[in-house]
Amino acid sequence: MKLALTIAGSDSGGGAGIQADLKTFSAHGVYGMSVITSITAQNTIGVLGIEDISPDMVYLQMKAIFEDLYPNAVKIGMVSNEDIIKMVAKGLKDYNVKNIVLDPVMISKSGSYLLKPEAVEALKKELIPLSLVVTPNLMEAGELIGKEIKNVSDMKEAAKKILDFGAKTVVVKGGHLTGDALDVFYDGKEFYEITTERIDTKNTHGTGCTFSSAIAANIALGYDLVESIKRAKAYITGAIKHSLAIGHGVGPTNHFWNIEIRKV
Ligand SMILES: Nc1ncnc2c1ncn2[C@@H]1O[C@H](COP(=O)(O)OP(=O)(O)O)[C@@H](O)[C@H]1O
Ligand SMILES: Cc1ncc(COP(=O)(O)OP(=O)(O)O)c(N)n1
Repeated sequence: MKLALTIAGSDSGGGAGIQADLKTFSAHGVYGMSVITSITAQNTIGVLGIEDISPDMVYLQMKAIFEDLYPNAVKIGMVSNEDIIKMVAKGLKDYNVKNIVLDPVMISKSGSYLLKPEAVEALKKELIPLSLVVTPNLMEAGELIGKEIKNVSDMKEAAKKILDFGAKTVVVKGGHLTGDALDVFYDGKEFYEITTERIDTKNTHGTGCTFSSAIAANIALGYDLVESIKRAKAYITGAIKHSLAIGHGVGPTNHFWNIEIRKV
């Protein structure tokens, strides 16, 4: 059994955050573990409240995992504030953790801040240099480089700049562009455009979390990075195609679309 860890916030509605990540790991047949950084009271409509976990408790969760259940890959999502970011970086360095997929979560689709704006610099300085791959969406890439991203050429420029912050590779996600669902992958040498059809649905809650944890799951399974990204893209596309019209707002993706469950 391969093991994967998510370091992220809890989404009580189950569509994003820790819950999406653990479902994604399970859908890949990977044993999932979690370090919870923050608890959000959230549903398909919005975020009602956020309570951060203390940095010491974040570290203790990491210690508990790394001293017993060492992960083959790690996904990082919502890290909320500068003190948590510093503690997460310390834990990853203390235990020499590799294969880190960083989704630099900043604002939910419903418009709530999941990262304090003043913590963006800490994210750049502390976590990006530890990452095998960073997966910003258009807005997050724009915040990281201080420029609005409007098209594929801007996405490529952003990927280059984010690599300069110390990431080994970058995927800039184009889910919020029009036209095909095109993501740009940059490994420091070549650009790859990874494209699928755009699926016409409003139910896209948790797409970024699900995509990044699918990359981590595939890395844990032993696929190389490019193959892991391609497989994650196919997985998120299926999860959006079969997304769930539940709740009264933006419904979640279907994490188990590729698993046949029969009623007997
Ligand atoms: N309507 C859609 N149809 C197909 N793929 C999509 C759609 N929306 C997003 N994606 C894909 O889902 C993944 C997550 O992207 P995105 O939604 O931009 O992330 P985030 O949730 O962080 O904003 C990317 O691979 C993106 O291309
Ligand atoms: C607890 C928590 N973490 C992350 C997110 C953002 O997830 P994302 O996949 O980007 O999905 P949307 O919020 O954009 O639908 C979240 N909402 N909650």
